[in-house]
Amino acid sequence: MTSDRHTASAGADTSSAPALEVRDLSLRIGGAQILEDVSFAVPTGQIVGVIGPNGAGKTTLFNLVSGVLPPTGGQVLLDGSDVTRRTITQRANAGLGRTFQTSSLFPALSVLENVRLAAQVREGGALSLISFPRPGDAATRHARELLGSVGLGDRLDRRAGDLPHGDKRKLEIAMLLATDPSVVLLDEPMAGVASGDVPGLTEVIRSLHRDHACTVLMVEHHMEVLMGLVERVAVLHFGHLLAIDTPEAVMADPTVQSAYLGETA
Ligand SMILES: Nc1ncnc2c1ncn2[C@@H]1O[C@H](COP(=O)(O)OP(=O)(O)OP(=O)(O)O)[C@@H](O)[C@H]1O
Repeated sequence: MTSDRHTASAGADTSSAPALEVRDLSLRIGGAQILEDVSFAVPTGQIVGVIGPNGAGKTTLFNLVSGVLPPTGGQVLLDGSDVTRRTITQRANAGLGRTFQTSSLFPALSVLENVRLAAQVREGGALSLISFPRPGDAATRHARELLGSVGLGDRLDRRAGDLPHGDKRKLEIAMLLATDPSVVLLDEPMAGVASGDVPGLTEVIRSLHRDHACTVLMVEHHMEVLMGLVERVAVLHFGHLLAIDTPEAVMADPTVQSAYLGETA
């Protein structure tokens, strides 16, 4: 844990605070209310899903939580500490990690180099390739361990751009883990992944929570995967939080069924 993380929680009563909380989070762009008064908490150690029809505001929610966009109202709290005015980097240093809908890896570099770079940046090093490879150093050893834990231990020298989608997603998760996050936002991790690779990737996501003590908030359209992974599901609809409950309760909620599940049937 870095000094930044200690700083993030300094002055706040963090004893029982959820790992992540949004309060009345809102974004208005011009005349359009993209997100309005969205409030929910993700307790430490839980996996919470976010669903909603296209355009419901899921990516916008992630952009506000991670600091890509400033909200026009409301707050984002990490471990009870208000980070609403913090930059993306400050939030990352406070333990927030994120994957994107589109791939964010370096396609021309090897699998190992990608994770090694992420670990190097986390340690405050320069984003330099000149030092590759350094098989014995701590960052390389850590990168190898992480790649083993996501099932890519036998593909260290493969060019990242040549990996199938499922392995690219595992690589992105290993890169995320190299930054030592406590809260991770996963934006549609199953997008484009072949059906045969879904169970393996699901297990890697489960391990984020089980083996790496991460609290997870994930947007996912693959309902079967989501319902098998998460403890609670938040439903967004036209920028509003329609419901947040257990997967079973959400599936059974008539309002949710007509607003979302009915549309996909
Ligand atoms: N910069 C912007 N300016 C204007 N409208 C925007 C902007 N960004 C997003 N929107 C609108 O806000 C709404 C929410 O978009 P968002 O991408 O958050 O939805 P989403 O739930 O992630 O959708 P999808 O499932 O298709 O990814 C959409 O109607 C979108 O067109």
